[in-house]
Amino acid sequence: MAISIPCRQLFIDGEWREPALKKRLPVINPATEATIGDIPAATAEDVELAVDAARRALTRNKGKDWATASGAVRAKYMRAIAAKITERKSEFAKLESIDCGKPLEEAAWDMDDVSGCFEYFADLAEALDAKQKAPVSLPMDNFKCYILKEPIGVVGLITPWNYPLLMAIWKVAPALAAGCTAILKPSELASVTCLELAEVCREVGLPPGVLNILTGLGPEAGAPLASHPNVDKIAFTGSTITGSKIMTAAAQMVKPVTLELGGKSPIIVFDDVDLDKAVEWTMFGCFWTNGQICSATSRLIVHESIAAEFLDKLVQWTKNIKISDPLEEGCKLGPVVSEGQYEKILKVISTAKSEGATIACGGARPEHLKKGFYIEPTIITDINTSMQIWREEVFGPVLCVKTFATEDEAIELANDTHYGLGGAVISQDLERCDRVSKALQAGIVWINCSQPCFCQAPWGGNKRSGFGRELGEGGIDNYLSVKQVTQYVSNEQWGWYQSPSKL
Ligand SMILES: NC(=O)C1=CN([C@@H]2O[C@H](COP(=O)(O)OP(=O)(O)OC[C@H]3O[C@@H](n4cnc5c(N)ncnc54)[C@H](O)[C@@H]3O)[C@@H](O)[C@H]2O)C=CC1
Ligand code: BAL
Ligand code: NA
Repeated sequence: MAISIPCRQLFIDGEWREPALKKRLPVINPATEATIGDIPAATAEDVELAVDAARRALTRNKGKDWATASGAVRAKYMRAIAAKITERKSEFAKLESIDCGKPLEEAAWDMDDVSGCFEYFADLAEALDAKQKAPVSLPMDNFKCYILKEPIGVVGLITPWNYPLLMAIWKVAPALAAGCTAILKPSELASVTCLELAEVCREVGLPPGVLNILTGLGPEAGAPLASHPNVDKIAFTGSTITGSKIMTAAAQMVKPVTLELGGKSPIIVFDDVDLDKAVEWTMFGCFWTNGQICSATSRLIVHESIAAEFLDKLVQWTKNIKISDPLEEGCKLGPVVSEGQYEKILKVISTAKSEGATIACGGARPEHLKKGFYIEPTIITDINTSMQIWREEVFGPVLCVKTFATEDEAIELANDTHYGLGGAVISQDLERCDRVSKALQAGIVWINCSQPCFCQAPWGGNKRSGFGRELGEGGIDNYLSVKQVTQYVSNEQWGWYQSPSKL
């Protein structure tokens, strides 16, 4: 069934609202290059209204409607949102697919993860009630102390296009669970499902202003949010360069940030592996989501004794990947998200060639697809560690390969990067996997797999991949402020100063 892009406005204070400057941006289907709709483009004027609405929602009825309501009240709304998204899963998946080029089957999987993430944080919202007033044991018994966990306030959530709705929900769900109110600014390259989330919020009767959704360009809508004095925190996922700009803006007001940035993650394949299994995880680690994953294991480090056979198989399997329109049955690789990303990736491949690397397979547009931002899954060999392809994030279906002789050498190569998001190790020797997991400088390590991601486990990176951890039990703490309350419980005078009556 053909699906069309709903015409939406900005979502502010529980209502659709035309952008102050009435600007709109085209929605482009990367599989066809056709403009298939448009989205509203917010500017600083709209950010102002959304921040005001979020502040009012935070303090309405002295906070009792949301921020200081029990977690159980907020959980009810969150579960209702999850149920609606499940109900509309196939429509949402199609919208996401035509907006960002993700194979339909993957988009449907993401929608399950979206609902699952709302449900997980709904549970944590309820659990928060029981954790309030947790006692702190003190070394003096004339004092008592307990901990309150309170919402941080109004939060700005700036998100990317590779998992358009899921990356938004990784922030929206814990923020709402904590009792914050939020302004979500999705990527201008894929905002359609985030605007449909607004419709879901209306349908479930989420109190006005609790979640505001502003689509628009980074510098016009994201930047005023990051620098707004009345926004208490920014959570960001995207490029390292934009993350650094956001941190700079937030620093002016000593505003906390969490940053989930780029990566150039390694996958180490030892000589004791089952070749077919290792080949498949290597492909999934770099070509899933059309190669556009921040944690993609895009540097293959393979033991020299199996390298030739492994590469041969890898190339054969890779050539067998079905590249097609993402809505086509069985598609395993769609187009990259935009013309800009397409040009950028082809340029990286051509630089690798000019620096002396070999293209083992791929490297160009697939011959059978004349339109759309398609790039063949590409494997690059004969590289050295000073080449751009080894050092810089590509964010496309491009894998580069180096060999190693010893475990120490593999670890050194794996950690030879400014980034520190993910890493994978494939070996049948689990003690070795354990050693390598400890040695990898990364926030996420996969053993005998690459990329599977569960909202129950903490997610985030080290080094220039950012800091802070989303998801997991601690994910809600990103949006909570800890207050200690200390009480003097003795009936005795404190007795530090001398009483004047004794003078
Ligand atoms: N870590 C990740 O998950 C992602 C990494 N990237 C990397 O970034 C590269 C470029 O992609 P872009 O879409 O340009 O990423 P980006 O980092 O510029 O965009 C991410 C979000 O930040 C917003 N933004 C941009 N400039 C801003 C500013 N000055 N202030 C506030 N918000 C701003 C964007 O509108 C979007 O919502 C990719 O090639 C890839 O290497 C892109 C998307 C996701
Ligand atoms: N599945 C990981 C989402 C990301 O790229 O951050
Ligand atoms: Na798009």
